[in-house]
Amino acid sequence: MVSRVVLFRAVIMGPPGSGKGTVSDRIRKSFELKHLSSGDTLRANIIAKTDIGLLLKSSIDQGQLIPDDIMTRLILLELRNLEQNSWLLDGYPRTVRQAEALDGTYNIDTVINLNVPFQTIKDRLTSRWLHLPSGRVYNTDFNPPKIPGLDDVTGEPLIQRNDDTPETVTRRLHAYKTQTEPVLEYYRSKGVLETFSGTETNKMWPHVHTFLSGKLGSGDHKAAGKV
Ligand SMILES: Nc1nc2c(ncn2[C@@H]2O[C@H](COP(=O)(O)OP(=O)(O)O)[C@@H](O)[C@H]2O)c(=O)[nH]1
Ligand SMILES: Nc1ncnc2c1ncn2[C@@H]1O[C@H](COP(=O)(O)OP(=O)(O)O)[C@@H](O)[C@H]1O
Repeated sequence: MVSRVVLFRAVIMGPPGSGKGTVSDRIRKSFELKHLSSGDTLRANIIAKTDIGLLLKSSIDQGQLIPDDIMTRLILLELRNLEQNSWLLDGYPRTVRQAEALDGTYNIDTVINLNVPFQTIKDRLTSRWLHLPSGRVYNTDFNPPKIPGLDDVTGEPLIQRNDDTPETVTRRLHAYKTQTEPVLEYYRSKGVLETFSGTETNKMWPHVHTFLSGKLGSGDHKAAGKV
């Protein structure tokens, strides 16, 4: 029998600080798929001082969304490097126009929505620490680094994001409500939205895991299933 590899295309959504990066990392480790984070991609451009990074830094620091056309070009370019892989997209799309642009090129199988109350999020983000080169994320309460201020893997310094101040978080949550929540409705109407509600990642994660195991098969999970 001839078998054909089916690539799995998933999106993870949720307000800033809902645990998208944390859950994505667990998904990446449990299932065979690539993780692409729009925020990590933008921050890599800022560190590398690319034209786009220099242009966008102040908008990001102020908690404003990047214009759709710039963001779409950037992400579709990154996704071209992942054509042969199953992937999980984190942080994109954030507007209905972005979702439509993504649909123009890829068929999205599943959208995982982390539904976490805004008050829970605000407390988390002020204690978020980041290893900028890898995107590894820590929290002084939830998952502190082994040595305070240093990345567990490389020993390099951790930073706090300029946009994780209480004032900017409020602006980002407002942008989420007005511009990103309509994307949930967009995917709900397509029948691909799966919502997980809670205030603790460790309690939400088993449900996400079970759901994805059902989609991708259990055992040593392979995102690229065979039909
Ligand atoms: N207190 C607490 N912090 C969490 C939990 N889950 C994730 N975090 C932390 O909350 C912050 C935001 O999580 P992150 O995955 O970066 O969210 P994202 O902005 O949606 O990608 C990080 O500092 C995480 O370590 C949780 O269940 N409880
Ligand atoms: N799809 C996108 N469209 C517009 N702006 C984006 C997008 N993804 C990221 N950004 C910009 O990068 C910032 C940080 O994004 P991200 O790291 O995904 O934040 P968080 O993980 O806290 O939700 C956003 O506040 C926004 O300025």
